[in-house]
Amino acid sequence: MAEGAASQEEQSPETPDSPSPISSFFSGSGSKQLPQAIIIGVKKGGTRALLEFLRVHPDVRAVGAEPHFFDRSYDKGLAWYRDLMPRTLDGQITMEKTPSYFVTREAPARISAMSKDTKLLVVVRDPVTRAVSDYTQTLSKRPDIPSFESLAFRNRSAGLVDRSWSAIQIGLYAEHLERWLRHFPARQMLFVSGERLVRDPAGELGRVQDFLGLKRIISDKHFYFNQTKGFPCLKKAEGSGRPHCLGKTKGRPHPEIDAQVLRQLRDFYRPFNRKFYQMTGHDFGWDG
Ligand SMILES: Nc1ncnc2c1ncn2[C@@H]1O[C@H](COP(=O)(O)OS(=O)(=O)O)[C@@H](OP(=O)(O)O)[C@H]1O
Repeated sequence: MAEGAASQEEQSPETPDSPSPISSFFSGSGSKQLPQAIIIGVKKGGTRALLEFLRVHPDVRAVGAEPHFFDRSYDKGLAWYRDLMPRTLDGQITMEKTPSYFVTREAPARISAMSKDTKLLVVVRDPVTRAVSDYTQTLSKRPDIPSFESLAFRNRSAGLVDRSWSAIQIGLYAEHLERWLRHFPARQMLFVSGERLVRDPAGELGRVQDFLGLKRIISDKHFYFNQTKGFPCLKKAEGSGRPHCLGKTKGRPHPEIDAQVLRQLRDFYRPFNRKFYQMTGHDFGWDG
């Protein structure tokens, strides 16, 4: 983890955060830049996968840990933030990912104050599955928490969903997006489908490379489907050059949730999802 940066993400030891000797050699030259592109969310959307896949590109340099600058460390100042970044050469893009930015009220104004040209990437995933994934992460750290079913409702028999529970709140994508659009034009935001990132990583990475103005280098050739993991993995990770899957905390089994509860949550999210599809001009297919 970068010194001074606080990550909430459960990092896998396999995550290639330390540069290889060859990339250390190159990182001696160049200079540290503030990021031109940031993966701002969403938590449990597939943000680590997107960053690790993008790092394969020779023109992308990214900080491995989550800096949490625009939500938790803003008072440390931009010089502190820049110092966390890897060195880059001319033409390379500096990136970071901190999924909590998407739901942080102050983040849009703060990022815009750094540079109004910052490109923003958001990996979105079915908000119901995302909520279960979020709950699964909390459960892994605190096995004594109440059931998903009891936390999701203020009054279950009345079908009253608890919007104040963060696992529910984060999935109200249209509401969060409204705040970002007060500070950034829609053309500066790209919404990556978390589902497609699993099904067709090269296809989704094609869109991302175009959006970032990068040559299309990352393609089908870079991925293989690991049957044991049940997810796409990299044939050669940035840094090590060895096959690389994300760690054990990525793609873990979810507890079984009552089917009626899942239906109620689908009903709850439907109007928010519709609005989000309208705002982004893209139907993500969560209500199919
Ligand atoms: N290739 C690959 N390998 C493993 N996992 C993958 C991959 N692509 C996407 N995902 C999905 O990423 C989910 C975790 O999302 P994040 O990395 O955004 O989580 S975090 O907010 O940073 O904790 C994680 O959620 P869970 O399945 O609930 O563990 C995965 O579904």
